[in-house]
Amino acid sequence: MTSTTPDGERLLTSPCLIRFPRLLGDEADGALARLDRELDWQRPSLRLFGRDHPIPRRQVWMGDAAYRYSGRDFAPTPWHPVVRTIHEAVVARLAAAGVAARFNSVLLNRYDGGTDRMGWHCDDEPELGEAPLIAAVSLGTERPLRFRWKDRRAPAFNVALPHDSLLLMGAGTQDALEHALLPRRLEGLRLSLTFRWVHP
Ligand SMILES: O=C(O)CCC(=O)C(=O)O
Ligand SMILES: [Fe+2]
Repeated sequence: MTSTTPDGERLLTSPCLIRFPRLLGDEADGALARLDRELDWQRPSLRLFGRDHPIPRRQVWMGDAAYRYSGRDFAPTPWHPVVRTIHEAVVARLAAAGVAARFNSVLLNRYDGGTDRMGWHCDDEPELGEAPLIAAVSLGTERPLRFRWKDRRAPAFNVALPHDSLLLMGAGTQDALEHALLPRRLEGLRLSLTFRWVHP
């Protein structure tokens, strides 16, 4: 078994979507278990039309910069050592593929079975800057991330996100496409870590 595939699998070229397998290798199972156990997973509520709706998943904001999401500010949790290790692996794998990227923040999402989900959105908040790069690491149960073109130029498509994979959403992805983790008839825990650069 090869532990590194520097170039990854190019799923789209414009904008660029690249999936890399086996990011952490033998450390992936332990990382999943530790993050699940050691983080203080939150289920904040979003206010919509005057009513509070708990989000259909749990999350933790981590890193150096506070983050505004759906009109609310989240104070970051300090870096967890496992997340530092994953961050280093992401930057190294991207560098090996010729992608220079830096990240100072990560949103960790916890999906406890197939009813936990994330609705259609793009990560285009102003503090992410022009054409942000977002690196999404998946741990646990494989689920598809669904993409659709904002201008409907082509059909929507799924990207399977297996355990220990990394998906790079390159420059322009958030402009052209929305993505969602739709509910599915499946069981099992999935964590995702979406690394970003948040301008202070
Ligand atoms: O869980 C995923 O893979 C997607 C998460 C996501 O879209 C986000 O954190 O913005
Ligand atoms: Fe997203």
